[in-house]
Amino acid sequence: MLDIKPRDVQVALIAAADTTILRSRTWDRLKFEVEYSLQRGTTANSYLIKADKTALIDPPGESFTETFLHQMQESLELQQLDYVILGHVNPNRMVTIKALLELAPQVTFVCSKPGAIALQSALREYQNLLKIWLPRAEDTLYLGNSHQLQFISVPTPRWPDGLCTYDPATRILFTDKLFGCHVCADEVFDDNWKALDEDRRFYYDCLHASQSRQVEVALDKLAAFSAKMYAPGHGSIVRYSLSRLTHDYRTWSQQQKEQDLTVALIYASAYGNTATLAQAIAKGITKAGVGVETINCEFTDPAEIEAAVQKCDGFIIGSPTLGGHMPTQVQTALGTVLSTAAKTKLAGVFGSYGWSGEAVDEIESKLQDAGYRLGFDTIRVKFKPDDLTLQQCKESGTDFAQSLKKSKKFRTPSQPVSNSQIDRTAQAVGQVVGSVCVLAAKRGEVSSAMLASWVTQASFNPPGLTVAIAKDRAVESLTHTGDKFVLNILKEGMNVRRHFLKPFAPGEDRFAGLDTQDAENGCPIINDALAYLECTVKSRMDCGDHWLVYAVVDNGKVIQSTGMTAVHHRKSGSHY
Ligand SMILES: Cc1cc2nc3c(=O)[nH]c(=O)nc-3n(C[C@H](O)[C@H](O)[C@H](O)COP(=O)(O)O)c2cc1C
Repeated sequence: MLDIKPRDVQVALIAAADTTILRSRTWDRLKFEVEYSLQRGTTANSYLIKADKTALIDPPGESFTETFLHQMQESLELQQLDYVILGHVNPNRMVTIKALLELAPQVTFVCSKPGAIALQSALREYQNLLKIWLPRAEDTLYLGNSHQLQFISVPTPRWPDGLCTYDPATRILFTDKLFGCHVCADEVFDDNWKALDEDRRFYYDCLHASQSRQVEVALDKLAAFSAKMYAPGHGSIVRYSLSRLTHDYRTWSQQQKEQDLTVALIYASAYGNTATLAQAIAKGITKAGVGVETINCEFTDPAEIEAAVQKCDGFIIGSPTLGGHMPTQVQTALGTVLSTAAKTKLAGVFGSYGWSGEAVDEIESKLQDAGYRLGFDTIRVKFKPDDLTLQQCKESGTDFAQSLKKSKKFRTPSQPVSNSQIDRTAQAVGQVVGSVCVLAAKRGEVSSAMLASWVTQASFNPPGLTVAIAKDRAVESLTHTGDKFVLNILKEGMNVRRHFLKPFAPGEDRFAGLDTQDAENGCPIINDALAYLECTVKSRMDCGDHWLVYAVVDNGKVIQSTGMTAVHHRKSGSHY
């Protein structure tokens, strides 16, 4: 059993004597959402500004209600709390908000207009108490002592009610879902920001790559403020790497815009479950080098949906089932799709349901009746997904992207040299050989494997090796820094290679039918292999269409004393 520290709320002053962070910390995985899958824990950051008036920014979700309110009461008489500012309103936060209202009925909530609608509908029983203030662009909120708060609306498909807050007194920009990462640690600030690179990129890829157009608009708006710190909703405060991270967000968003193929991912989600599936599917698509335009049809007008559907190369529709049907907005969007999208466009369907799931069936049959081809088997998930379902969603997204690339005969941009020169160069690169291995990885319940021959020893001390892993491989998501894997080195003439050459369905067990045993690190050893190495990932380097993973060998064994290592000889360096 791993010794995991208990959840707590860490409190620290972050500016002058009146701005405090309350970090609701969890050291283990908080939720089954794709952005938490690296399992480094997280912090739900709330902020308290105490001047003549007092404001709390972003109370945490229900996993922390009790500990958080207890901690708040240590810092403040709750009857003195004047404002609760909400960067976004979600169902998960409502338990804490209701408990706060019981203790501090005098508070005024500050949020965006879509946030207010969500708040009013979730707090019907507090209708008589509820005070909400909706700041317009030019409005400020004066708390005293130079804290003249400004508000910036930053709507995105996932958080249509997004609101950032700027405090000129401290030059802190409270950025909620922007510039965060899911890592739990004692450090409040990003002193060691280099070590956060991988997690920040992962967080962006999971949450923002599929809404990069709106993120760019948000970045433009935020650039008008001369912030010296970003105070995000998760992870450490961005103090030392502010310009670097802003630049990274610009670059990553630009990269999304430059993709040759795009998928319109159209969905609605009343309670967040379908949105969670959408996020995992989007991650699977973007990691395969295809862009995603996410459309939350509850907040998008039909003309915009029509334009996106016309422009896209494929579309995917997601819906919950409510009262035996899809929500009206999905119905309208489906009508737009059916009347707009060329029949040659690849389609996909997914959704969360409770017991009957009519919405997903209806969307699927309407698309099929209209003659659309589906890029993956329709995904139906009862209530919340688990980790295996999320993996299946990611792999379905990747399959969808790969089908699109194939059907569009997608080519990498031509190089400024003649075809014969390319052929000669590719032939030469093809003379590089590597051992044929099966890389088998497991994290929690999720395992995967792939055939790997771009493998080489990289260091004596510590004993280390590198493996190049294509970005669209399923196993890629299990080979982040800190992950464990087993490298099974195959023997010449054995059939294991053939087993791994066949295509696998999303989420399919890669080891079914093979003779395996668990290594000490929990990953599968293939008993027919010549030898195996148990490894821990130390770092990974972005190399165009591959990740180059450097791992340290923790231990290993030769299983068969006779036989030769299988070697992969190729005619060309332009494919495996
Ligand atoms: C008011 C209401 C009505 C529902 N009606 C149905 C239904 O008719 N059939 C069904 O399979 N699930 C039904 N459900 C369950 C939802 O489909 C399920 O909670 C799903 O996870 C919601 O997805 P979402 O979080 O994306 O909104 C209903 C849920 C609620 C709250």
